[in-house]
Amino acid sequence: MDVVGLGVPHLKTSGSFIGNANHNSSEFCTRTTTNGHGASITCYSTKKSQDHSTSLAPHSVSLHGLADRNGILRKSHLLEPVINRNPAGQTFCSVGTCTVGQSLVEVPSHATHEKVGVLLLNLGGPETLQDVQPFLFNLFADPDIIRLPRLFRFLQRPLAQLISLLRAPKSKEGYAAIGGGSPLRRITDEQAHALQMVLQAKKMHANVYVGMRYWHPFTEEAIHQIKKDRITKLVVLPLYPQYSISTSGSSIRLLQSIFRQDSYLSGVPVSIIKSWYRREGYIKSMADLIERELQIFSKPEEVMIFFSAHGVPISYVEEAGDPYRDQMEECISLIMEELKSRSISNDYTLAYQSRVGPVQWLKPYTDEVLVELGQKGVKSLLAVPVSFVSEHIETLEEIDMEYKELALESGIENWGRVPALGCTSSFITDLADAVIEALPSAMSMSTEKDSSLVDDTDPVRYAINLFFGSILAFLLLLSPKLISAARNYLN
Ligand SMILES: C=CC1=C(C)c2cc3[nH]c(cc4nc(cc5[nH]c(cc1n2)c(C)c5CCC(=O)O)C(CCC(=O)O)=C4C)c(C)c3C=C
Ligand SMILES: [Fe+2]
Repeated sequence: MDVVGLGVPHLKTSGSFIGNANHNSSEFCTRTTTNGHGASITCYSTKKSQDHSTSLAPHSVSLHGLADRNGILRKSHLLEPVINRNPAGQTFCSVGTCTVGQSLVEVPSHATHEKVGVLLLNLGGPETLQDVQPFLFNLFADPDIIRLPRLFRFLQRPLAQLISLLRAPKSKEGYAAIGGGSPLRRITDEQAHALQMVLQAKKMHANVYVGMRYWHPFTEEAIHQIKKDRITKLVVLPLYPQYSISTSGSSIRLLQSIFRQDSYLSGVPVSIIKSWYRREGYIKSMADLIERELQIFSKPEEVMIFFSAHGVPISYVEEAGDPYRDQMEECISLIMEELKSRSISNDYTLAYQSRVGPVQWLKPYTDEVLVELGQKGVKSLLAVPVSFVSEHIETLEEIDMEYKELALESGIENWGRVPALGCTSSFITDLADAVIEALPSAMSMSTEKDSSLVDDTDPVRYAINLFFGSILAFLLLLSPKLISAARNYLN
């Protein structure tokens, strides 16, 4: 209704006016939404201007809280003051939808008595060369990375030990070439900080945590802190735009198993953003980066846009139903559509990089396509890493060094590479919007036990498994197929 007769003739709300919160001051409250427990109340303090008309001036403060069924807003239910501006920076409104002047203003209804947490999930990377082998062990010990039949699960850790030892020298070379360690922790911390700042600017006060799957700060460490901070609502945001069983899937499964076994955490409403590659803000941010890098070439329209995504074994997609390839292809189409709307219609292609081990991975392979393109006479190429939003070993070493060298050897003359999104402000703003949009759908995780989890807590059982597992792994490694597998991990 129109809120008139209060000296605020231009203010309307979608709910009903319920009276002054404080008769001695120029504050009033409106009931803007109702729920099962009462009404959601917005209070405004008004300001008298020089011509004695009363308005909600730009520096006015809105208060909001939950009223009881009779519409009485108790002091204990009053939440922190909130100032919300419309895009013109002039409108003040709080919970619900309010109309000020002619414009509708939607305001997220996050109650500030809640302690909101945002957990960013990422892969993690070794910070020093000494960390490389134990990091690789954690990675290969993950049943979502090396998927053994259930019967052979007891081999997971001995096999991880073996493969990590075999792989470590090659990995170390790569990390040494990019300065002796992964930049992932630093960049993810910067993204977390930037996200917290943007959320704050959008009036959502949240603690942002980083939980890595295979190195510090481990997901378990982040969750420990979340508990310590008594977070009451959590948004989980994996920093992978597209979902894969091996990345977001693995982190989410770990999270679920921890939450289900903890009485406090199992009651915390959680909202998980499984993938977000369709978001307009992300697509536009990627298109901005590509558009900018194209300008560096002398003939931008002749450049082949080469999307290079981290691969997964093909069995993930074709047997386990991983949506990764479909999502990747759709993501690339959306980016190209956005570029087309900006009159950029370059040729483009998608290939998959970073395969490890003896099995077939998603095709075509980046290295093979680069050679083919060179042979076909492509002279200018812009590489676009698309499965990850930070610089890491596979952009800094594999693309910038190995693939660049291969491309130049194959006849490509002009090479460029789009940087990872990192802390690009349009991107971080979009992540903040994703978090705000996800918050209302937060729900408690079930307390049921995940039967797929292997119980590693019994030390005797663990020792027996380790002993027999090592022998079996050793014997298996003597078979020709596994010898060739081992060679593949080494190279
Ligand atoms: C979307 C991104 C990623 C997918 C999918 C993915 C699957 C996947 N990875 C391996 C094996 C390794 N990955 C390694 C490093 C690594 N992987 C990703 C991302 C994805 N992995 C990132 C961002 C990183 C780098 C972290 C850093 O330190 O900068 C490594 C270690 C490096 C190396 O030795 O090459 C391995 C090994 C598998 C087997 C897999 C799918 C099953
Ligand atoms: Fe990987």
